[in-house]
Amino acid sequence: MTTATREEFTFQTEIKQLLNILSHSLYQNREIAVRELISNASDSLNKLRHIQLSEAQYRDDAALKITLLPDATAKTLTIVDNGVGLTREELIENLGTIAHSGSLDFMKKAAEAKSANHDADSSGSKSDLSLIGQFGVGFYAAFMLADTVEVITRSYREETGWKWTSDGTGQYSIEPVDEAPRGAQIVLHLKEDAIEEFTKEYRLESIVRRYSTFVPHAVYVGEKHVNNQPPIWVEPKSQVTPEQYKSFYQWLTHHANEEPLWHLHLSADSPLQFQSILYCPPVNLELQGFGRLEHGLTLCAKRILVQDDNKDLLPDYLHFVYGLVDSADLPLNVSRETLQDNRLIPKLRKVLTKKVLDYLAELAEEQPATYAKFYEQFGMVLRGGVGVDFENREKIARLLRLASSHDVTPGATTSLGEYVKRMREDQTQIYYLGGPDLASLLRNPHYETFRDRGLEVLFLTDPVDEFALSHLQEFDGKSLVSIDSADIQLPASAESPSSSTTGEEQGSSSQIAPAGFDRVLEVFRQALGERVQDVRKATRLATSPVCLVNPQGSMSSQLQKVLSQTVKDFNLSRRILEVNPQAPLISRLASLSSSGTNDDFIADCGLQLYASAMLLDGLVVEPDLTADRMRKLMEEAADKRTVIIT
Ligand SMILES: Nc1ncnc2c1ncn2[C@@H]1O[C@H](COP(=O)(O)OP(=O)(O)OP(=O)(O)O)[C@@H](O)[C@H]1O
Repeated sequence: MTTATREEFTFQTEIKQLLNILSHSLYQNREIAVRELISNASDSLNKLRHIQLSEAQYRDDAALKITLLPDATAKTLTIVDNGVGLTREELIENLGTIAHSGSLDFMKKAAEAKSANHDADSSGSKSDLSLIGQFGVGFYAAFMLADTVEVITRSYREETGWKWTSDGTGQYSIEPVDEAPRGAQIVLHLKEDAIEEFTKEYRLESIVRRYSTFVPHAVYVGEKHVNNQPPIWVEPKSQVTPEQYKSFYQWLTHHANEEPLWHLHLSADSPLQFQSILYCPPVNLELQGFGRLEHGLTLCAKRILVQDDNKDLLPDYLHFVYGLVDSADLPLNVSRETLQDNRLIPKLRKVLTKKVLDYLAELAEEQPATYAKFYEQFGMVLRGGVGVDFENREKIARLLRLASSHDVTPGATTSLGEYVKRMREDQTQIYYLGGPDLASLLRNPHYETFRDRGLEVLFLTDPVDEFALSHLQEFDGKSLVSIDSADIQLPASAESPSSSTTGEEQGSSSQIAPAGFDRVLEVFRQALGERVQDVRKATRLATSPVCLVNPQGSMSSQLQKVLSQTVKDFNLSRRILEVNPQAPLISRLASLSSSGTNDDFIADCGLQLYASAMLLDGLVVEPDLTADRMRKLMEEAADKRTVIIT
């Protein structure tokens, strides 16, 4: 049945030019040619497996495999498969016609046959036929590496084979060969500048590992089986062992001997088809002084690598997650190096983000110890999400863990959800206070009232938490307020232990001012001038003489402090100095104020109390004047002291 002589053919249409474009400009890396030929071989093996399932006469024991055979002496690289092979007609139709995909045809026919046999499918021949080829151009990438390409092939339906030869410039020939094993051997007669690189086994192994690790058949380079990492993400979760998850993590991250803290195996069919495994590493290297981790997720289409570093599949605040996403729905560009239409990526990102956040919430609930470990390492990164991911703000907020006056044991934390559960019935705000450490926060004058009234305050020692809460503004319908702000409302039920509720101002009812107190406020006001927005009677102090309150809507002291250190010419907001009439120093000043002769001294006290209050917030104002005044006050105090001789 062979045609005795060699025949010459010309490629159809404007092929010469097209071939040139395909083989030289379509792909960015020429190593992609190897990926394309392996993908073709894999498609061919898949087709054979599909045929063998339904047609018993084509079954045999030969293991389906793909082999790369480099030969430096012959200056060739041969890609061998024992798949379906090609008949003479198929060679003309598929390799002689650019942009005709035999694989796409095969898929269509298989799909038609499947729907025709739908009811009567008793053969058990359900194969999950999935082919990579669809554009009908991948093969021509071979000409990026080779001057001449030979395809020696025998179809599974024939006894004898064919040799197809072309130099990629417009013509090809087909001749019969007697000795050809079933399948195809693609012999690349390498170009001068490709010989060295593409005949080195280790180089070929690395190309296979990079692009074709997960093709569903064994790939050998010479004698060596290179792709022994199975694509576990396509398996049902129940069939993947912990050991397999671990080894896939190590393969993906190149972190030998490391175990992930958790993994998440996802599979979805609609509206988006994808499979994915995401991992959290056990430690955050960024905390150990390493730079920012710049890895993305691996993106595959039907197990073939498309991008190994896609940073758009998860938001930045989840950038510590490693993983792989495989979607057959990806609208691939012909070159399979980029996506034709990126609309799918935001959709995938949305689903993946939601899944990760939901998983973290579940982890926090079901495995608090693991969650605590996770939060210690990655909480810092995650918190950043509150400010940027509006849609998931509330979900991220639920994941935050913060110190609180509820339990001041060092290291103890609470969640916003738990705080809300403990709130008084008539409490409408969630209170927090930022400061350098727990000890200073517990001593902060603003906290006094809350402590005395048994109102819980969240203690934020990291400014990132404060940024997060100030962005959040609200949680579970309750507004979040810094207790150094004038926006504070205390619940009516929270009375100071020693107070009655008859006062005209909530919370200040017990603070009956001594005579002369208004004069003290007046002198303070004049002395402080533009430094403050106002000076007024305190509503929330127990023992401290003064505190500085941030006007409604302005930033907390801690945030202002951070910004003043980082932003050039940052303007601190003018605060309100609240003065406690019950504090011994203030009532003494009130009694000294009647004559007017002590105004200078009272003014100095006002300035000094203001400077000290700023200092407590970590802000140094007018250091020269403050130091002078301090010295003067000490001199006066020293003058008044007497020596008591006993
Ligand atoms: N090793 C092979 N064995 C059998 N048939 C093959 C082999 N390589 C290629 N073919 C046939 O040649 C056709 C064209 O291959 P080509 O790589 O150009 O395109 P494709 O794989 O169909 O699509 P894509 O450009 O998307 O990869 C294939 O569809 C297939 O029918």
